[in-house]
Amino acid sequence: MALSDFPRYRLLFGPSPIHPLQRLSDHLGGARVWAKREDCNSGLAFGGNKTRKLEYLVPDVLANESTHLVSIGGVQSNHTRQVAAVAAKLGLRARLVQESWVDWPDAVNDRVGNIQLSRIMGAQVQLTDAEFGIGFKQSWQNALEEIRAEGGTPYAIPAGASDHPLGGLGFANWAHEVAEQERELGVFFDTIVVCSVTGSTHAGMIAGFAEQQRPRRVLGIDASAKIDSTRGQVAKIARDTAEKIGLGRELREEEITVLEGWAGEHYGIPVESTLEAIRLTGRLEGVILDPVYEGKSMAGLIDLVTSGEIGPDSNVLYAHLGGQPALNAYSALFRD
Ligand SMILES: Cc1ncc(COP(=O)(O)O)c(CNC2(C(=O)O)CC2)c1O
Repeated sequence: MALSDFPRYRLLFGPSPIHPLQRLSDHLGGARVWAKREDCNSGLAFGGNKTRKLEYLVPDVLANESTHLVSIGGVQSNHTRQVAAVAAKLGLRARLVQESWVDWPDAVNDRVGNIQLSRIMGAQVQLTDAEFGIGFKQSWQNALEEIRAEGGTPYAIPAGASDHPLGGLGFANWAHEVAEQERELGVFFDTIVVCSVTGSTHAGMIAGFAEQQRPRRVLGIDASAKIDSTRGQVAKIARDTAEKIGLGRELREEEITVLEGWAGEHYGIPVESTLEAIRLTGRLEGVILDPVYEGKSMAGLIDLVTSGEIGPDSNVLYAHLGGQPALNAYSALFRD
């Protein structure tokens, strides 16, 4: 099968915009930096990377005559908020397991940000004490079983919609969308920079770009602070997705690159480089990044461009995947 053989339920406005970050590029004094804006990709509750992934899960949801979308994340999960929005759009129930993944006073504040939005959209939000982890969680399994026991038909969406057979397709399509936009813009992005946690955003890009003639680097910046787990997940999903879309060859090791150094000690806890990247991008471009994900991937981009690892002649495309609603739970960090 090819990617085009998989049904896609449209949740986006269209291709997400690509634009140059001129002032940031000038400030860094090296590569030309551009952004592709998944934070502006949909009218559903601020959109984001998961909305793009869910386009390929929804046909399966409908085919199963599901009554509930059931997913899991931290208290300030962007993913579960997007699941709530898609459930509302489809007229389905949303059951969201929100675990205490972040030991941060405000980040378990369940009255602001993503979890507030999920409640506004009618999701059933279940606060659960449990540590961060991108693997299987019993709390999520319990929620599925409870809904079945009540006579419902739950549709199981794992954390980040990543460890799901269709989880990589959304960003395989993103890679094809980039190629189309490059032709319109008359530019080639030799390097892509993307935040990686549960892995299927980065993995889908790897598989999608691998189908294209011109090679490019797709650099994942780890924000999980569990790099081995994220690297393993990216590699697994990239290979599964490549096979699913009929790549016809094995992915090479060098095509799967997840870099560490900007996640800090703990998922969800910003470090100084995160805050510096958020302020710099905000003050030079008016582009808002979050402290859990995009602030960390932009910190990585800044260092890679400044060090010359991404060369001065490069055109680098920064994948902005959303996440801004969580800022409300980190307000103490931005008093000045
Ligand atoms: C804004 C933003 N940027 C990057 C990522 C990382 O994407 P992947 O999980 O596909 O690697 C998330 C994920 N967020 C998760 C969530 O629960 O919100 C899945 C972890 C994200 O929300």
